[in-house]
Amino acid sequence: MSRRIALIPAAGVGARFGAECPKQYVRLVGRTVLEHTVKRLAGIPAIDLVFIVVSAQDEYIDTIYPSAALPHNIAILRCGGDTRAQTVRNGIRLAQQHYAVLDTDWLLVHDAARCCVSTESVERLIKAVQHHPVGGLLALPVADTLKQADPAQQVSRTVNRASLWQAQTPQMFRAGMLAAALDQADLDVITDESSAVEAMGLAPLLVAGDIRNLKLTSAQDALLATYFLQQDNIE
Ligand SMILES: Nc1ccn([C@@H]2O[C@H](COP(=O)(O)OP(=O)(O)OP(=O)(O)O)[C@@H](O)[C@H]2O)c(=O)n1
Ligand SMILES: C[C@](O)(CO)[C@H](O)COP(=O)(O)O
Repeated sequence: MSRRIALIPAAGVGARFGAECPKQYVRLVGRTVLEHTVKRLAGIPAIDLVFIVVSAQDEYIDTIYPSAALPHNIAILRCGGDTRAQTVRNGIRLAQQHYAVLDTDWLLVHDAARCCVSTESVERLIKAVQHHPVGGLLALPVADTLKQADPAQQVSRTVNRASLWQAQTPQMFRAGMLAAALDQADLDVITDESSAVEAMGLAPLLVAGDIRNLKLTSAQDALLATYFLQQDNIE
């Protein structure tokens, strides 16, 4: 029976966010961003195991997850890379070597920085993708009119948005397929797992996500994330 395993890349430095620590360790509504993300994924019954991938130099992770107190379904992999894609590739390799992850197991790769992801959206993704031959990802249809800029930051054209979606995470693929796709990809260039799979000529499924699953990129995103986290506490 294939397992469903969340893999959380959490080895970024958060340069655009500009906090004193990497953004996954910023505290919002009583916990760090990473703890919110992990709590949400580890609490979903359909997810068997959660890997957190941090950099080998990470000085924060032990303070929030002391190894002696780690729940049985959470493991920390200290093998982050210089890019998100390298972190994911390194994490999958280590998980295959030390945690008996099989090629047929499903991996749900989810940004540490998307700390408001909902159980419903992850369950929707799993339901839609578990019988799909390729895999898929949460995404949002583009809602605004899109402009392409020229070098002077003037509009060169309006882009037809009819078939455009914004990629979110989790992105769900079989471990073997994703490892093979990442082995062939330029890990300095690709920004998500789907891109690597698409480059093999395959077509991942787009599954509608929701706006609460925003990624903390710049500091102003924390305002909205705080609101969503507080709402979830009330419900
Ligand atoms: N070398 C990297 C870079 C990013 N990430 C993770 O990938 C997710 C999404 O990346 P992004 O928002 O770009 O995070 P940062 O790289 O930290 O941000 P920035 O580009 O502003 O430095 C985050 O959870 C981040 O920790 C990672 O694990 N390893
Ligand atoms: C994977 C991702 O969350 C999809 O939107 C996103 O690409 C990651 O952020 P980055 O800034 O591109 O690394």
